Amino acid sequence: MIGAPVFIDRIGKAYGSQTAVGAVTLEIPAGEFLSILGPSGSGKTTLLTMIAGFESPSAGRIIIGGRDVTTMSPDRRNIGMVFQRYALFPHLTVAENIAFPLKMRGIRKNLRAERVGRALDLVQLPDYARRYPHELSGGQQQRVAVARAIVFEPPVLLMDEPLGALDKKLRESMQLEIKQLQQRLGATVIYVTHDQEEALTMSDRIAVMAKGQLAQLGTPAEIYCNPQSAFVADFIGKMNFLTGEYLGDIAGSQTIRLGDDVVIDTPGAFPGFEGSAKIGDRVRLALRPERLGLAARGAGGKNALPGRIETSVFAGSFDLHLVRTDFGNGEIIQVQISTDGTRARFATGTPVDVIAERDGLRLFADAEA
Ligand SMILES: Nc1ncnc2c1ncn2[C@@H]1O[C@H](COP(=O)(O)OP(=O)(O)OP(=O)(O)O)[C@@H](O)[C@H]1O
Repeated sequence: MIGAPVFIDRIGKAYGSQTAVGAVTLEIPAGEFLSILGPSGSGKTTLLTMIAGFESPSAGRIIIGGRDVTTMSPDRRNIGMVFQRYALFPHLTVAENIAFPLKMRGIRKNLRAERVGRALDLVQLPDYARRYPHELSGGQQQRVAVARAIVFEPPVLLMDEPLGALDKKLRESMQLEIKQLQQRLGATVIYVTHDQEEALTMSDRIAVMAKGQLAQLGTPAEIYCNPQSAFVADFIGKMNFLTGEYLGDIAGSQTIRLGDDVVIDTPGAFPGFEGSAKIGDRVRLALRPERLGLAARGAGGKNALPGRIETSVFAGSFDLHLVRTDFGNGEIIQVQISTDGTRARFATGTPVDVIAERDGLRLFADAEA
């Protein structure tokens, strides 16, 4: 199977006076795995259902494989779909469910059986052909839904929270299966999720949506390491935020004062920040928990944030320390330090320095201060 490129050209959808999706443009190359990620109500499902053809856009065009499909009915778009509301037919067996799209396309019976067999192998359910959906676990039902979506070898696959109903362990193994399947098939996948970890693991690129708009588009690493707004920084991964006064660009570092003796250097240039704050403005400093270190009070070096241990807990592959700052309003900073479980943890109240590695820091001007 060869994927098709998908071009979403200034697509918009309004319900009455409410804008669900506002002029979103996305160019998705053939074979890409693109996730649409965003909080509830950000317009993800509306965008996907317009690509599928179940909703008609109020504005813009959708081009799939060079064809303008904007006004085409869903069945003529040749798209595979795994939607939660597009459940398996309960009265049909697994094999009949998977054969359904082939039947719709007038494919002969013996060829259907062969293709169904292959699809079942791909989703690793070769022995389940004669079962009915209610005789399957939730994860198996999802795999059948995936098999039904890929059996006619569509160049584009749309998935809307396909793993939402599954427990964490099963979801993680299905994520890898779907990803491997997509790589084998070469299909272009557009995958809606509100689970940021899922988007980070599975995607070639992520489109982060907020209030019907594209907040940022990039590879998982770009989105994680260089969020262009406090919204994206907060939404993807864990993030600490501290508010302080912007002191300006001092010797190549954007500098911020968090307390009387607490001045922090951050890297010189950030997309989205430069020129957006004046000296004296209140700005937000974003610190990833895993880019922070801990030292005894006074031993933290240049970019040290003095505080006291509130709690230290073992969290599997890392220790999680909650540190209450000795400056500002006594905010809590989460510090994540990898561990083998043998290290002694800090007692509550221990004065420490949180070490904020300069290159791991990001500044945002949009302090609501
Ligand atoms: N049929 C409709 N009529 C009116 N408003 C709608 C309709 N469908 C969606 N909306 C509104 O459009 C906005 C976007 O909804 P959408 O379902 O696309 O968000 P979402 O990001 O998929 O959210 P979720 O993660 O909760 O599914 C919401 O404010 C929603 O209330």
